[in-house]
Amino acid sequence: MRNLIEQQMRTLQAAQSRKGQHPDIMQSREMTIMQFMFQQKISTINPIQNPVRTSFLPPAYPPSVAPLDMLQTCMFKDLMLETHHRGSYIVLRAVTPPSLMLGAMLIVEDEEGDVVQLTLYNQDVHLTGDGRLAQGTVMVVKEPYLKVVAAGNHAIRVDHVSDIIFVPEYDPIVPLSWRPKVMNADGSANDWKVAGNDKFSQGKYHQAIDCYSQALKCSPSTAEIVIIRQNRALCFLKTHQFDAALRDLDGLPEPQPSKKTLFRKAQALYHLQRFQESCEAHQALALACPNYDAAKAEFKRARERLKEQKHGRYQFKQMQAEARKRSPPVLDRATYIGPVAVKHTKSRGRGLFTTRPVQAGDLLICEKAFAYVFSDIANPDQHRSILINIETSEMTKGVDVDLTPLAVQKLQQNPSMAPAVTALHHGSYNPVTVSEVDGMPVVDTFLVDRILSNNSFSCPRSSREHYIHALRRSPKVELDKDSPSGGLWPMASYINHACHSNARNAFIGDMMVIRATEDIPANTEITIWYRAADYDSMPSNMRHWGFDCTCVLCQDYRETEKSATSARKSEVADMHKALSRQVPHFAKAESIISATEKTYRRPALEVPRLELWEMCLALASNHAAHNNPRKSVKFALKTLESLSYVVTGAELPYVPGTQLHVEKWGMLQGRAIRCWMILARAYIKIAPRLVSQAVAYARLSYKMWLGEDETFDQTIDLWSDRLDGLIDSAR
Ligand SMILES: C[S@@+](CC[C@H](N)C(=O)[O-])C[C@H]1O[C@@H](n2cnc3c(N)ncnc32)[C@H](O)[C@@H]1O
Repeated sequence: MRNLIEQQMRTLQAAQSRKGQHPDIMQSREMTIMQFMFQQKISTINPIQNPVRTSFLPPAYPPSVAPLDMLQTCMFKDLMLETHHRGSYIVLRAVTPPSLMLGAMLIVEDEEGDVVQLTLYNQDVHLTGDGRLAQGTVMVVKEPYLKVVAAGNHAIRVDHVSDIIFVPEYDPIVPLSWRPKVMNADGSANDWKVAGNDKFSQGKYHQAIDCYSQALKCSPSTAEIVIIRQNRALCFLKTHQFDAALRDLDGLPEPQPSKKTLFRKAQALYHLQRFQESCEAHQALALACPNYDAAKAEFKRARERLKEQKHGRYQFKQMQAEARKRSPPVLDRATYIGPVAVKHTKSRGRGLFTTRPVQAGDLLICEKAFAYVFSDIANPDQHRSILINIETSEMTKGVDVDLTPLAVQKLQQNPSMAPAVTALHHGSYNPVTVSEVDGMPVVDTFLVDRILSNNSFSCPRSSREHYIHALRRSPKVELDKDSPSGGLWPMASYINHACHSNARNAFIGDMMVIRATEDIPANTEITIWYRAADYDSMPSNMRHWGFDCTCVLCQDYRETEKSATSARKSEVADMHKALSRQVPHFAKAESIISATEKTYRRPALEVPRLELWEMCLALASNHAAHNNPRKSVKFALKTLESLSYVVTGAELPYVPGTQLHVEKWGMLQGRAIRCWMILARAYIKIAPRLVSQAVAYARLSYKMWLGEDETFDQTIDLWSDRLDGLIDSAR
């Protein structure tokens, strides 16, 4: 990676030395086109198996915010290398079909016939399939950037999707010589509507939108306006431009909103997650057209979303099943924001705070990802892309590379969603303040990239699946770690990090479920882990996020003598040796635990003991496996104590009438579920009345760790052959 960055830095410096020069034109127009077509042909005849695609993000530059009529037209011969031509635009026509790599690459010409390579980043993957970008397409690049590329060549590079406008052949900006000889640009509104319908039936929705827009400019009658806008709204729904669909449907000149208007409006509102209004539109539709069956199912769906959004009522079992079956595991569910609010913290910017007291296990947030990319473990070669940000020296790998284009497109399609995303933490990046120009949204790719770098989460297909694989030590887990899925969850992005946190975020497909992992008073900051605390690398390295963690755990590791932490590490190794013999050396293991305990400076109640809890759990498991329930209870309880839990009523001998109770919750770990199950199984013979209480705590820990407990009974069973209670057939 360092080599790649250094090499690219040298290329960049060499390129910078040519800044302001006109490019050397080494070959003829024909040769440039032929060479490009030849390479395209070679790659289709002889494709490289699973190519690793490496790309570099140039130093950040702002998107164009100038209205087109404030810009001057220019030609290729006016362009200079390594220069953003502010104040200019260039009209280009594709002379080759595009080739899709990490961006869309093609050869274009200007009005004078000069050719140049054009590379478009962050564009919709359907751009070439739906006919928007093909040989012959005319486009306007605002404030073009001519960049030196590999081997000293040059290309016009467009990083911001709002810097390029694809124009239909009849647009006045298209040079006369490029317009088709026979053109019905002066057709009637009806002609354009028919042309739009034709494009619609071919699935060319963007081109249909252009036709309908042209129809609206041709003095249509009131009745025609209604039909054209309804049709255009349908195209906007198909292209996921829900804001635009709503705009078309709102205030149509109809005496009463028609069936089509209401239905399409309800759909647009649904996809904008405005479920209350979607239900209202459905309600009006149900009154007007009680027998409209297609709408009934949609209305039911909208009501279910509303219930989730308002009350946090989800069918988690069904969600888990869907996440397991679907690829990508994108779930049709609403976001619930529970008893939390964004507030300013003293020293960590904004944070999320409780608005009322909550209990361990309570649902705080269940959020649908704004953008989500899925890494399919069954197909690990699917994404072998690497994106290197030269400015920040950060590398993005695998499917994460697709997250920026996805988020950028979504913002461009639905600008009403932008404020929730652009308000997220973006460090020192200085974005443009203009959000719309010429009626089109302005999307700053580099801002989105910064936001994702600071706020995106990596995730498994589901935390439950990950947990089950981890218990079985499936190699799949490793694969998952190498190239995880990822996404952006805007509300969760306000949560600050603490190694010893009071909440946990679990995943079910593209839904993030955040629950309290302890009882939290009102008006208290919620924290989660960005990275799990690992005693091998404490204090946690949070350099990527630009802060040093100051939680009690990290503070304690900073203040602990190096000799004490290295002693603990060697005790961990000794413990492993003592327990991995055919007959475990129990006495030795106990003496290691006593020795390790002495290396801690502060009580476990104040600072969890990372090395110790693992040792205690290992010993509890070994005692359970060797049929020593009393000892396994002793060390299971010591595991919890090492994690800062205060548990009462669990000690032996059992005193009739006592209840097992967690007085204070400690640092939640996935293996706490195993610990509670070891306790439950040990109690079967020696304190049967405590069994169900220990299972209840296993269930609650499961709920906090995996986001729900509806699948507990199909995953964990007291009578399983395994110590951790995992049911063999659980998947
Ligand atoms: C995902 S954002 C969290 C929300 C952020 N505080 C805000 O104002 O939008 C991550 C950023 O929050 C800050 N942050 C998170 N946890 C922190 C902590 N424990 N200490 C200091 N800063 C923290 C860092 O600046 C980090 O890059």
